[in-house]
Amino acid sequence: MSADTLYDKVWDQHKVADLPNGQDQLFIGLHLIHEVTSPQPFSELRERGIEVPYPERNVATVDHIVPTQPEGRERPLADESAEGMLTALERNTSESDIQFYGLDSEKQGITHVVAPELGLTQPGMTVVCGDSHTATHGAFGSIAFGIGTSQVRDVLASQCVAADKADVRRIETEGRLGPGVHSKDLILKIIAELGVDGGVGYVYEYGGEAIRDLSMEERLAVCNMSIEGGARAGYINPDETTYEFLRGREFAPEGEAFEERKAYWESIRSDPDADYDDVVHLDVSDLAPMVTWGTNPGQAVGVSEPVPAPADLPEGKREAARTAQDHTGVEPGEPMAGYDIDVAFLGTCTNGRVSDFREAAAVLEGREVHDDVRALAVPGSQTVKSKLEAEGIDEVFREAGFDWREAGCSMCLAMNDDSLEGDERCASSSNRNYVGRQGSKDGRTVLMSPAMVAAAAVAGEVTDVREMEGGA
Ligand SMILES: CC(C)[C@H](C(=O)O)[C@@H](O)C(=O)O
Ligand code: SF4
Repeated sequence: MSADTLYDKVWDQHKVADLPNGQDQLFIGLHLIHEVTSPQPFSELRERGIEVPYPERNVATVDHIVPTQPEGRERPLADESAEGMLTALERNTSESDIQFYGLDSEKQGITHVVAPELGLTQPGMTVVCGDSHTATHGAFGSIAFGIGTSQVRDVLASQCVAADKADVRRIETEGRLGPGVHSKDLILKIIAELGVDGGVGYVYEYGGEAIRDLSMEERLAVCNMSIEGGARAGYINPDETTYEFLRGREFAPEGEAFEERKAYWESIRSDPDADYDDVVHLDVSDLAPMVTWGTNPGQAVGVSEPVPAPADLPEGKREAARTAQDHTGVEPGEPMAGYDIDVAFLGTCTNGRVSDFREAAAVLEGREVHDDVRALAVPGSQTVKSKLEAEGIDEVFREAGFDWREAGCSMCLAMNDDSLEGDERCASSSNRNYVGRQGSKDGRTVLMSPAMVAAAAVAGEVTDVREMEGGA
């Protein structure tokens, strides 16, 4: 009887060779490409006269630099460097025969939103992208990880990458999430418990009751933030939720072929007696909505719990906490609930999917964004946007006073015009709260779930969504 994890099985099936330096050469089933990390690798291929051998295993989108106002998307883009990156990607993908969902495509969007919704990401695959949030795709039971620019070049040239196999830590959730508590809260809790470096050297296998209960979209949000916990990748064993999500998607197998694939997908699940390098148990039955108080995603507490005093933290975390609290202006001993916010931002590859907007809309229905708040709703893809529009959800957002935008990374990292100003505090459904992340060096980011962003937008302050109708 074997006792392998999904990670062991999928790794072994994709291993091409043992490399002399001790790494493994892995074949890559799906390489995702965006405009920021691809120009250089394509230039190197061109210089060396190398052609992409498996164009059909490469798919590109434009996401980081795109304007989210419809008029801003006309060509040439006003920002010259953005226009340069987009033009390069157009040329590179067309010369290499690679599918590109550009600004003129109704499927354009954030890489990590587009590939899952088109059924490109499937269980048992190896998925890479020159982007740290590639771990998102592990939600399907694939091995998915971010790679650097030189590896992007290697993958384009050979469809292979040299990689080190990590250890596997099973994160076993116990109990179920309560009403108004979402998968974003769960992953923020995991990172708060294990630390932003806690996952170094590991991939995380998320499991247990609370994970089993999650929809695919909620699972994507969990795996998305694996990297924020220091883990190279994160994954969830595929199950009926995964298969039902895939059925009927554009690139998913059909009919008989689907059933055959499903048998394979079942076979790669971790064995019941799999050997893990580490196991962590986490009871989530009393979990409250989580919010960050600092400048890394692990500096998070339940919305009504007191923010810790640096002196009360373990030695290694004190200095970072002090610096973070200086920046965010948050007082230890007080809860985050009640802090004014200036901006509400809903979107990104963490929480820019259809269900995220539905959850937020349930809170916004019949309510208005607070007068002192500017609120931005940025769907993760144009597909998400059109689905929401078909359901009339855009109207809920517009009527509440949100700006309803076109798809892109937007204020997650402000590589376009969507940016915090001065020391604005932003209730954000994104995944990073580093200093300067949202475009202003003094800007302050409070990470939270989409429902919590909606609640904060209405209240004008950080607030427990469970106390609002529609939030629980
Ligand atoms: C621009 C890109 C390389 C970067 C990443 O790797 O994650 C970005 O997506 C981010 O979230 O900071
Ligand atoms: S939405 Fe944010 S985290 Fe995701 S790929 Fe874009 S910039 Fe990176």
